[in-house]
Amino acid sequence: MKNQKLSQLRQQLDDIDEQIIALIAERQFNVEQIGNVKLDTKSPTRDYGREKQVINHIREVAEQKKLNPNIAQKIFELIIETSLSKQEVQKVKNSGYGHNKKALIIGGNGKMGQWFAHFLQEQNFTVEINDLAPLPDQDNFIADITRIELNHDFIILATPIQKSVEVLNQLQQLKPNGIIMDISSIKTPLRRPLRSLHDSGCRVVSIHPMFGPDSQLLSNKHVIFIHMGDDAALQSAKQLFQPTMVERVEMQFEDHDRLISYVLGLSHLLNIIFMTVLAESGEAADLLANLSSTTFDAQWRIAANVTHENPDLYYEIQKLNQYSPTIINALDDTINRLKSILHNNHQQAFVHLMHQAREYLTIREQPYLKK
Ligand SMILES: C=C(O[C@@H]1C=C(C(=O)O)C=C[C@H]1O)C(=O)O
Repeated sequence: MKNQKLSQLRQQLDDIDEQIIALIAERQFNVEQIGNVKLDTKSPTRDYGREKQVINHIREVAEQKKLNPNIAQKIFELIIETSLSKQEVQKVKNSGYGHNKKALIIGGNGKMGQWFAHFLQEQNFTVEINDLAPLPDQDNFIADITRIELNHDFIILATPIQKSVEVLNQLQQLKPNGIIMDISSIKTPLRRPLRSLHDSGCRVVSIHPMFGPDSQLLSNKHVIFIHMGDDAALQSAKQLFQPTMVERVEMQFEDHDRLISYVLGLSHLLNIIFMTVLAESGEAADLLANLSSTTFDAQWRIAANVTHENPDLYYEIQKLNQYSPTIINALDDTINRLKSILHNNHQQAFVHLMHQAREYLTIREQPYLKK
């Protein structure tokens, strides 16, 4: 009897879920039409003011219906993210920047290489891929770049950092006309080859996309652009990202690795340390996971993502950055300071560290606090 009641109620729930999905799809259809209006009127994709209205409205409706407004907000933040992805792709496809243009991606079968291939194809570029081996049925694969005419508008290096040095030197001999662009996470090892490529008359720009290959939506993400002596090349590289919502940041070559040693180096290290301490703790992972707290869960999620990244790339990011030792020393000093604070019962000093950190971190704006 009870089971029958349960399955009847669940059937009703399935019906409701179908209606929710149908309504979200209908909402998406509307979002696409709004996307078209934005393209026609050349309006920006993201409208924070409108998002705030949508969220406030949905919170009011949730309260009227006796639903938790925070949960309603979370659901709608995801729905809005889906709208933004849709409109961003619409705009990228509509740009047609790649019409009658060719791009070669060296290391194009790696994860970031594939991301670029897809991104450029959406803009209508004809894309060719060079890598160690082709993917199954890959008809745009170039096995040897010395055997083809290098008549591409863009040549993108999505190779490991050490390999990029080799390829840049090789390109200096081949002297292509198009814009050569590396996407390396560490720039110092590329300083000489990039400079001498520029000095030999090639068009060069260095960029660093600050997102992983799984990124769907570029809102709130950054791409760093580094001037290598060719302003037009830099502008063309920036133009590639013009239809997206990515923040385009210009940076001096000299500043890149120092800043990145914090943004990538420190955050990677902390997660590797967290997971290594756990993995070597002798405690069962499932036991800890079952005891989890909010902070532990959040930290675990980030660390788990880090451990799934390419370990050789992550090694290069530490090893090839000349500022890594500074970061490791700062970590070491901080751990020693904490040790001494605890050993000497300096509660005030501990509280001070936490307050100082809180003050530093509040500077970063939250998306819904933007105007
Ligand atoms: C749909 C729009 O585009 C975006 C998506 C929104 C949404 O899904 O509600 C709201 C504002 C925009 O950032 C819009 O501008 O109305």
